[in-house]
Amino acid sequence: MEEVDHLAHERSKAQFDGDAMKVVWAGSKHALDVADRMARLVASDPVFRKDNRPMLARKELFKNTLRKAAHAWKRINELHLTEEEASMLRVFVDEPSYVDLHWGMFVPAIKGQGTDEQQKKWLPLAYKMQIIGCYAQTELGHGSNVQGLETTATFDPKTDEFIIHSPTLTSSKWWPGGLGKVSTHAVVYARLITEGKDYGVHGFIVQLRSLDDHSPLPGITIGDIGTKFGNGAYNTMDNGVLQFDHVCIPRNQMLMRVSQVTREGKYIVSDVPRQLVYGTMVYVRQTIVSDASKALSRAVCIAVRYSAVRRQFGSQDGGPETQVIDYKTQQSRLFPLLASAYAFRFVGEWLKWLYADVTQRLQANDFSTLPEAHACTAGLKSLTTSATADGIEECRKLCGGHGYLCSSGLPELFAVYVPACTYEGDNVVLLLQVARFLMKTVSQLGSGKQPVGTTAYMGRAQHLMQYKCDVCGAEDWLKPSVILEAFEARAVRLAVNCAQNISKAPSPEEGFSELSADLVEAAVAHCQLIVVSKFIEKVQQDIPGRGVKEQLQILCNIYALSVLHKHLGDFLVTGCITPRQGSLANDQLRSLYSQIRPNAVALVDAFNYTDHYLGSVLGCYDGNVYPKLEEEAWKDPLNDSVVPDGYHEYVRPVLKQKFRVSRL
Ligand SMILES: Cc1cc2nc3c(=O)[nH]c(=O)nc-3n(C[C@H](O)[C@H](O)[C@H](O)COP(=O)(O)OP(=O)(O)OC[C@H]3O[C@@H](n4cnc5c(N)ncnc54)[C@H](O)[C@@H]3O)c2cc1C
Repeated sequence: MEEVDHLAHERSKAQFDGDAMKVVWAGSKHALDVADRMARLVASDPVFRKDNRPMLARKELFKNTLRKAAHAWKRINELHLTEEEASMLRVFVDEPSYVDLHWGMFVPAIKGQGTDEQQKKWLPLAYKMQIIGCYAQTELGHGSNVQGLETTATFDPKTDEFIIHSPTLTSSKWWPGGLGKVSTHAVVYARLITEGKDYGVHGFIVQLRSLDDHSPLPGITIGDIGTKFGNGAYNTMDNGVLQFDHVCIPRNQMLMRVSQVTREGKYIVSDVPRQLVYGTMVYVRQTIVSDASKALSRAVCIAVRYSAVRRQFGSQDGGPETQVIDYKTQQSRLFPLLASAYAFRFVGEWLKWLYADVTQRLQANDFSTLPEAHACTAGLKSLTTSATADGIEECRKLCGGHGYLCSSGLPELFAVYVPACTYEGDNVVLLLQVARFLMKTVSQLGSGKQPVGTTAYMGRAQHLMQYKCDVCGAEDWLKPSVILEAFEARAVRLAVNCAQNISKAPSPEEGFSELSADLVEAAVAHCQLIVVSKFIEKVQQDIPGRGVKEQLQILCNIYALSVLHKHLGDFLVTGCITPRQGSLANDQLRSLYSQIRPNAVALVDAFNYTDHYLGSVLGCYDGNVYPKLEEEAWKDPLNDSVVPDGYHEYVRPVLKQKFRVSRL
């Protein structure tokens, strides 16, 4: 195929240093270097080919995933990759598999909940992949309500063992990734029963399959839960079902960092604080926010490049038609998503810092910021994954009909991404947790207890309840302090309104339940404020590179003002801004879209994604879309023969009228 860069003209229009922006996106020069090397390593290895994925039947697809996972592990060892390089390599292999749960959930669960002794025993095996683990919490009957789990772990002092049992159909473990066909071990969550008393849900390490022939151990029934949404997509993962019939495990396989059962069967809470467990949750959710920015940026990269290539209408005297990226409606849908991808990238980066801060504080027995950090990560997980899932679908629509083809990469990206709104906590359930925390914070405002971290602004509630936005012209909306105060006032007022309405209910619980839809909106407002404020903080730092800071400033303003525009109702009903000020914000937004337009392609180039990772003929770097679309079409198995299988049985008889037609 000819080697012409069809987007060269777009690239030449950029008003900033693209290499410097790549460093900002990656987080550092070192991170960029690692990501770049790993992406190229994967892209150049034929085993990691993925363009045929949507066409493979489930069994073939799954076997191919196993092959890739094994090959990745081989390469990691052969090349002596560091932990950082290995995890990047897995990112670019870009195929959900048991490996994700092994490294992402099983290992952190043991690290977070295991004693030193348990860590010493299990982690080396896991690190060398001599055992493969998964995270078995959710059951057929209960997911969000973890306290409702039914699997039991009953201590038997006679044998010094726990008996793990699934007493009902609904207690079957259902959904854990990697469980269905691969994992040899699992961290299983079960109700701990000892001395006849139920102590609630605890984690246990349970071996599931023989390390010799992979057959399930006695008392264990195990399998895959079935095909999931989309072609390819998450069907590479063996989400599993698991039932226990009185399976015995040694007592020391209960994860005993925060509580223990003694040889005699006494339940004791250790002096290690329970809150430590939350540290793991902060870690896992921080990675989910990072993944959101990756998924959204991929979709946006495809939609921006294709929108610059695609032309429709507007041709005068036989001249070229208009690039669809130049339509204002296209810009008003696309550029807020581009800005969101950057916003989520920076909030994800900040969450990494937060995790380090929480870990340090936990080590010093300082738990003061933990509830706030916990609420903040729960909220950001919910906000970023919902916006990303919606954003990928919007990008598909932005690519018109061709976006619906698997070769655009968007259908599979959507299908593989949407469950992020559900796993690691259903997004609505998480927002309700955030709302509960906000209500508690509001109730303590008069007590002198100062709100911390991302809720610190609530300490200025009195001022924010009185606040009047002083925007007089569209350019006033470019001031970070103006944007911040408007978002703070909206968040505080929505929260305080909810608290006041709850106080009128017969009981706080009834009030909370009645107002839950409003509470979710208050929680969203709080989380959007966090994203806006972290973007502003980022832009206020020293950022090297010609024009880089200016572009980020524009993106930051686009993010904030597009959120404001979308939620204008909130800002107006809470009286934070006037209708005129809302309209000025919209004027400013239009101007910002025009400013970002010449830089759009270069801004997605800064993600530094290889064509392999993007997996999209519409988003390919050189923009040579049409020949690639055609090439992909001819690769479809349906085109293997010109006359389709089935013609003689089912098409010819219709054409030749060989059916007995009764009435005609
Ligand atoms: C692809 C995928 C991978 C997964 N991987 C794993 C894994 O590795 N290990 C594991 O243990 N689990 C896993 N899960 C399970 C996942 O964690 C649960 O599905 C998730 O926690 C949601 O729980 P649920 O399915 O019970 O939803 P439900 O709680 O039944 O939610 C159903 C609906 O009810 C609403 N709802 C529920 N409670 C409330 C409430 N209190 N107030 C208002 N609305 C409410 C929800 O918003 C939702 O709309 C996975 C799930 C998926 C889809």
